Amino acid sequence: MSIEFHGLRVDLGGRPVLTGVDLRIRPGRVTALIGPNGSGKSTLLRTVFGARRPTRGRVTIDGADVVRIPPRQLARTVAVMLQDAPSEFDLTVRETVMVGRAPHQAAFAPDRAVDRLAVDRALRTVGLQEHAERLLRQLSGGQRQRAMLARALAQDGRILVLDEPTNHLDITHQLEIMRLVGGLGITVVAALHDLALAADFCDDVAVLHEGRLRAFGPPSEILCAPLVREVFGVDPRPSTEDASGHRFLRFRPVAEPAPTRAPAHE
Ligand SMILES: Nc1ncnc2c1ncn2[C@@H]1O[C@H](COP(=O)(O)OP(=O)(O)OP(=O)(O)O)[C@@H](O)[C@H]1O
Repeated sequence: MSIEFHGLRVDLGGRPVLTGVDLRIRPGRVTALIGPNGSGKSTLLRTVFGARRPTRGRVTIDGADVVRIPPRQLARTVAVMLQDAPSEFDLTVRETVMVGRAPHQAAFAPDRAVDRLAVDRALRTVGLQEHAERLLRQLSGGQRQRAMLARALAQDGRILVLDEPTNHLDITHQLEIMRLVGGLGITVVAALHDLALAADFCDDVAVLHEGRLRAFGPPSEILCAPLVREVFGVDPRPSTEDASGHRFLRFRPVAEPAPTRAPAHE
Protein backbone atom coordinates (compact mmCIF):
# COMPACT_ATOMS: atom_id res chain seq x y z
CA MET A 1 0.00 0.00 0.00
CA SER A 2 1.27 3.49 -0.74
CA ILE A 3 1.24 6.41 1.68
CA GLU A 4 1.06 9.94 0.29
CA PHE A 5 1.54 13.26 2.02
CA HIS A 6 0.06 16.20 0.12
CA GLY A 7 1.06 19.69 1.23
CA LEU A 8 1.10 18.46 4.83
CA ARG A 9 1.33 21.00 7.61
CA VAL A 10 1.00 20.15 11.29
CA ASP A 11 0.95 22.85 13.98
CA LEU A 12 1.69 21.93 17.60
CA GLY A 13 1.76 24.34 20.53
CA GLY A 14 0.79 27.16 18.16
CA ARG A 15 3.69 26.74 15.73
CA PRO A 16 4.29 24.71 12.58
CA VAL A 17 6.19 21.50 13.22
CA LEU A 18 5.79 20.20 9.65
CA THR A 19 5.36 22.46 6.63
CA GLY A 20 4.62 21.74 2.97
CA VAL A 21 5.52 18.05 3.04
CA ASP A 22 4.85 16.34 -0.31
CA LEU A 23 6.02 12.75 -0.33
CA ARG A 24 4.99 9.36 -1.71
CA ILE A 25 6.07 6.29 0.26
CA ARG A 26 6.12 3.49 -2.26
CA PRO A 27 4.30 0.21 -1.65
CA GLY A 28 6.27 -2.79 -0.45
CA ARG A 29 9.39 -0.78 0.24
CA VAL A 30 11.26 0.06 3.42
CA THR A 31 11.58 3.82 3.77
CA ALA A 32 13.84 5.41 6.37
CA LEU A 33 12.80 8.75 7.79
CA ILE A 34 15.91 10.53 8.94
CA GLY A 35 16.55 13.96 10.40
CA PRO A 36 18.04 15.61 13.48
CA ASN A 37 16.22 15.65 16.82
CA GLY A 38 13.05 17.69 16.63
CA SER A 39 12.91 17.71 12.82
CA GLY A 40 9.37 16.27 12.84
CA LYS A 41 9.87 12.54 12.20
CA SER A 42 7.58 11.27 14.97
CA THR A 43 4.94 13.85 14.09
CA LEU A 44 4.98 12.77 10.44
CA LEU A 45 4.67 9.10 11.44
CA ARG A 46 1.74 9.91 13.73
CA THR A 47 -0.25 11.38 10.86
CA VAL A 48 -0.14 7.98 9.13
CA PHE A 49 -2.08 6.24 11.90
CA GLY A 50 -4.32 9.15 12.79
CA ALA A 51 -2.66 10.17 16.07
CA ARG A 52 -1.97 13.64 14.63
CA ARG A 53 -4.30 15.44 12.28
CA PRO A 54 -3.01 17.66 9.49
CA THR A 55 -3.53 21.36 10.12
CA ARG A 56 -3.39 21.69 6.34
CA GLY A 57 -3.02 19.19 3.50
CA ARG A 58 -3.78 15.46 3.54
CA VAL A 59 -2.30 12.07 4.22
CA THR A 60 -3.67 9.23 2.11
CA ILE A 61 -3.29 5.45 2.11
CA ASP A 62 -3.87 4.00 -1.34
CA GLY A 63 -5.72 7.23 -2.13
CA ALA A 64 -8.02 7.18 0.94
CA ASP A 65 -7.74 10.15 3.29
CA VAL A 66 -6.52 8.86 6.67
CA VAL A 67 -8.89 11.12 8.63
CA ARG A 68 -11.84 9.48 6.83
CA ILE A 69 -10.78 5.87 7.39
CA PRO A 70 -12.75 4.36 10.32
CA PRO A 71 -10.37 3.91 13.31
CA ARG A 72 -10.77 0.13 13.46
CA GLN A 73 -10.06 -0.27 9.76
CA LEU A 74 -7.06 2.05 10.10
CA ALA A 75 -5.73 -0.04 13.01
CA ARG A 76 -6.04 -3.19 10.88
CA THR A 77 -4.14 -1.50 8.07
CA VAL A 78 -1.34 0.32 9.91
CA ALA A 79 0.65 -1.55 12.56
CA VAL A 80 2.64 0.71 14.82
CA MET A 81 5.65 0.48 17.08
CA LEU A 82 6.46 3.66 18.96
CA GLN A 83 9.47 4.62 21.05
CA ASP A 84 7.93 3.99 24.45
CA ALA A 85 6.76 0.66 25.80
CA PRO A 86 3.90 0.85 28.31
CA SER A 87 5.19 0.02 31.78
CA GLU A 88 2.22 1.00 33.91
CA PHE A 89 0.30 -2.26 33.47
CA ASP A 90 1.26 -5.65 34.83
CA LEU A 91 0.90 -7.45 31.51
CA THR A 92 2.97 -10.42 30.51
CA VAL A 93 4.85 -10.35 27.23
CA ARG A 94 2.24 -12.67 25.67
CA GLU A 95 -0.63 -10.46 26.88
CA THR A 96 1.16 -7.38 25.54
CA VAL A 97 1.59 -8.93 22.12
CA MET A 98 -2.08 -10.05 22.17
CA VAL A 99 -3.04 -6.35 22.42
CA GLY A 100 -1.85 -6.12 18.81
CA ARG A 101 -4.74 -8.42 17.84
CA ALA A 102 -7.41 -6.05 19.24
CA PRO A 103 -8.34 -4.48 15.86
CA HIS A 104 -9.14 -7.99 14.57
CA GLN A 105 -11.24 -9.05 17.58
CA ALA A 106 -14.80 -8.31 18.61
CA ALA A 107 -15.03 -6.31 21.85
CA PHE A 108 -14.72 -8.51 24.99
CA ALA A 109 -14.61 -11.70 22.86
CA PRO A 110 -12.18 -14.41 23.98
CA ASP A 111 -8.95 -14.80 22.02
CA ARG A 112 -9.39 -17.07 19.03
CA ALA A 113 -6.99 -19.74 17.78
CA VAL A 114 -6.01 -17.46 14.91
CA ASP A 115 -5.05 -14.74 17.41
CA ARG A 116 -2.99 -17.14 19.53
CA LEU A 117 -1.21 -18.38 16.41
CA ALA A 118 -0.42 -14.82 15.31
CA VAL A 119 0.98 -14.05 18.78
CA ASP A 120 3.12 -17.21 18.87
CA ARG A 121 4.44 -16.45 15.39
CA ALA A 122 5.31 -12.86 16.34
CA LEU A 123 7.05 -13.98 19.56
CA ARG A 124 9.09 -16.53 17.62
CA THR A 125 10.00 -13.97 14.98
CA VAL A 126 11.53 -11.62 17.54
CA GLY A 127 13.04 -14.49 19.56
CA LEU A 128 11.03 -13.91 22.74
CA GLN A 129 9.05 -17.16 23.04
CA GLU A 130 11.08 -18.16 26.11
CA HIS A 131 10.09 -14.92 27.83
CA ALA A 132 6.39 -15.02 26.89
CA GLU A 133 5.08 -15.50 30.45
CA ARG A 134 7.30 -12.86 32.10
CA LEU A 135 6.01 -9.41 32.99
CA LEU A 136 6.85 -6.84 30.34
CA ARG A 137 8.20 -4.40 32.90
CA GLN A 138 10.69 -7.00 34.13
CA LEU A 139 12.40 -7.30 30.75
CA SER A 140 15.51 -5.44 29.72
CA GLY A 141 15.09 -2.36 27.51
CA GLY A 142 16.07 -4.29 24.38
CA GLN A 143 13.78 -7.24 25.18
CA ARG A 144 10.92 -4.83 25.78
CA GLN A 145 11.66 -3.20 22.44
CA ARG A 146 11.42 -6.60 20.75
CA ALA A 147 8.13 -7.31 22.56
CA MET A 148 6.74 -4.06 21.16
CA LEU A 149 7.84 -5.08 17.69
CA ALA A 150 6.12 -8.45 18.21
CA ARG A 151 2.94 -6.59 19.18
CA ALA A 152 3.14 -4.59 15.93
CA LEU A 153 3.78 -7.77 13.91
CA ALA A 154 0.78 -9.49 15.54
CA GLN A 155 -1.30 -6.51 14.43
CA ASP A 156 -0.73 -7.84 10.93
CA GLY A 157 -1.14 -4.57 9.02
CA ARG A 158 -0.11 -4.05 5.43
CA ILE A 159 1.76 -0.96 6.56
CA LEU A 160 4.24 -0.96 9.42
CA VAL A 161 5.21 2.31 11.11
CA LEU A 162 8.29 2.17 13.32
CA ASP A 163 9.62 4.98 15.48
CA GLU A 164 13.26 4.29 16.30
CA PRO A 165 12.90 0.49 16.17
CA THR A 166 16.54 -0.16 17.02
CA ASN A 167 16.68 1.99 20.18
CA HIS A 168 18.10 0.02 23.13
CA LEU A 169 19.05 -2.92 20.92
CA ASP A 170 22.47 -4.53 20.87
CA ILE A 171 24.14 -4.66 17.47
CA THR A 172 23.04 -8.25 16.75
CA HIS A 173 19.40 -7.43 17.39
CA GLN A 174 19.64 -4.15 15.46
CA LEU A 175 20.78 -6.03 12.38
CA GLU A 176 18.27 -8.84 12.93
CA ILE A 177 15.35 -6.44 13.28
CA MET A 178 16.29 -4.47 10.19
CA ARG A 179 16.70 -7.69 8.20
CA LEU A 180 13.38 -9.00 9.48
CA VAL A 181 11.57 -5.77 8.66
CA GLY A 182 13.05 -5.77 5.15
CA GLY A 183 11.82 -9.32 4.58
CA LEU A 184 8.17 -8.66 5.48
CA GLY A 185 7.26 -7.54 1.96
CA ILE A 186 4.90 -4.83 3.25
CA THR A 187 5.22 -1.04 3.23
CA VAL A 188 7.48 -0.02 6.10
CA VAL A 189 8.31 3.49 7.19
CA ALA A 190 10.80 3.82 10.01
CA ALA A 191 12.27 6.84 11.79
CA LEU A 192 15.95 6.04 12.22
CA HIS A 193 18.84 7.91 13.76
CA ASP A 194 21.47 5.48 12.54
CA LEU A 195 22.36 6.58 9.00
CA ALA A 196 24.42 3.43 8.45
CA LEU A 197 21.35 1.24 9.14
CA ALA A 198 19.32 3.42 6.77
CA ALA A 199 22.00 2.97 4.11
CA ASP A 200 22.30 -0.79 4.54
CA PHE A 201 18.69 -1.86 4.97
CA CYS A 202 16.31 0.68 3.46
CA ASP A 203 15.11 1.04 -0.13
CA ASP A 204 14.40 4.77 0.14
CA VAL A 205 15.41 7.55 2.46
CA ALA A 206 13.43 10.70 3.27
CA VAL A 207 15.31 13.54 4.96
CA LEU A 208 13.41 15.91 7.25
CA HIS A 209 15.00 19.10 8.49
CA GLU A 210 13.24 21.75 10.54
CA GLY A 211 9.85 20.37 9.58
CA ARG A 212 10.47 20.30 5.84
CA LEU A 213 11.20 17.42 3.49
CA ARG A 214 14.67 18.12 2.14
CA ALA A 215 15.32 15.04 0.00
CA PHE A 216 13.89 11.67 -0.96
CA GLY A 217 15.38 8.79 -2.94
CA PRO A 218 17.59 5.72 -2.75
CA PRO A 219 20.17 5.73 0.07
CA SER A 220 23.14 5.61 -2.32
CA GLU A 221 21.99 8.92 -3.83
CA ILE A 222 20.64 10.71 -0.79
CA LEU A 223 23.19 9.76 1.84
CA CYS A 224 26.15 10.74 -0.34
CA ALA A 225 24.81 14.16 -1.21
CA PRO A 226 26.22 17.38 0.29
CA LEU A 227 22.86 17.72 2.04
CA VAL A 228 23.88 15.09 4.61
CA ARG A 229 26.88 17.21 5.54
CA GLU A 230 24.66 20.28 5.83
CA VAL A 231 21.87 18.63 7.84
CA PHE A 232 23.83 16.24 10.05
CA GLY A 233 27.38 17.62 10.02
CA VAL A 234 28.83 14.27 8.93
CA ASP A 235 30.62 12.97 5.86
CA PRO A 236 29.80 9.60 4.33
CA ARG A 237 32.73 7.28 3.63
CA PRO A 238 32.35 4.04 1.68
CA SER A 239 34.16 1.50 3.82
CA THR A 240 34.08 -2.28 3.83
CA GLU A 241 32.87 -4.29 0.88
CA ASP A 242 31.13 -7.64 1.29
CA ALA A 243 31.49 -10.77 -0.89
CA SER A 244 28.83 -9.53 -3.31
CA GLY A 245 30.68 -6.23 -3.83
CA HIS A 246 28.17 -4.21 -1.78
CA ARG A 247 29.94 -1.18 -0.29
CA PHE A 248 28.79 -0.17 3.16
CA LEU A 249 28.53 3.51 4.01
CA ARG A 250 29.88 4.75 7.29
CA PHE A 251 29.77 8.29 8.62
CA ARG A 252 32.33 10.51 10.31
CA PRO A 253 31.98 14.02 11.74
CA VAL A 254 32.93 16.68 9.21
CA ALA A 255 36.60 17.40 9.79
CA GLU A 256 37.06 20.78 11.39
CA PRO A 257 39.97 22.96 10.27
CA ALA A 258 42.91 22.79 12.66
CA PRO A 259 42.71 25.64 15.18
CA THR A 260 45.08 28.49 14.33
CA ARG A 261 47.51 29.14 17.13
CA ALA A 262 47.94 32.60 18.47
CA PRO A 263 51.51 33.78 18.03
CA ALA A 264 53.57 33.28 21.15
CA HIS A 265 54.34 36.48 23.02
CA GLU A 266 57.83 37.03 24.28
N1 LIG B 1 2.65 18.03 21.81
C1 LIG B 1 3.50 18.94 21.36
N2 LIG B 1 3.31 20.26 21.60
C2 LIG B 1 4.18 21.19 21.15
N3 LIG B 1 5.28 20.89 20.42
C3 LIG B 1 5.52 19.60 20.16
C4 LIG B 1 4.65 18.55 20.61
N4 LIG B 1 5.15 17.36 20.19
C5 LIG B 1 6.29 17.66 19.53
N5 LIG B 1 6.51 18.99 19.49
C6 LIG B 1 7.63 19.69 18.86
O1 LIG B 1 7.59 19.37 17.48
C7 LIG B 1 8.91 19.26 16.96
C8 LIG B 1 9.06 17.94 16.23
O2 LIG B 1 8.97 16.89 17.18
P1 LIG B 1 9.09 15.38 16.74
O3 LIG B 1 8.93 14.56 17.98
O4 LIG B 1 8.15 15.13 15.62
O5 LIG B 1 10.58 15.33 16.19
P2 LIG B 1 11.54 14.07 15.90
O6 LIG B 1 12.23 14.38 14.62
O7 LIG B 1 10.76 12.81 15.99
O8 LIG B 1 12.56 14.20 17.12
P3 LIG B 1 13.50 13.09 17.84
O9 LIG B 1 14.53 12.67 16.84
O10 LIG B 1 14.11 13.89 18.95
O11 LIG B 1 12.62 11.97 18.33
C9 LIG B 1 9.87 19.45 18.13
O12 LIG B 1 10.33 20.77 18.12
C10 LIG B 1 8.98 19.19 19.33
O13 LIG B 1 9.43 19.94 20.44
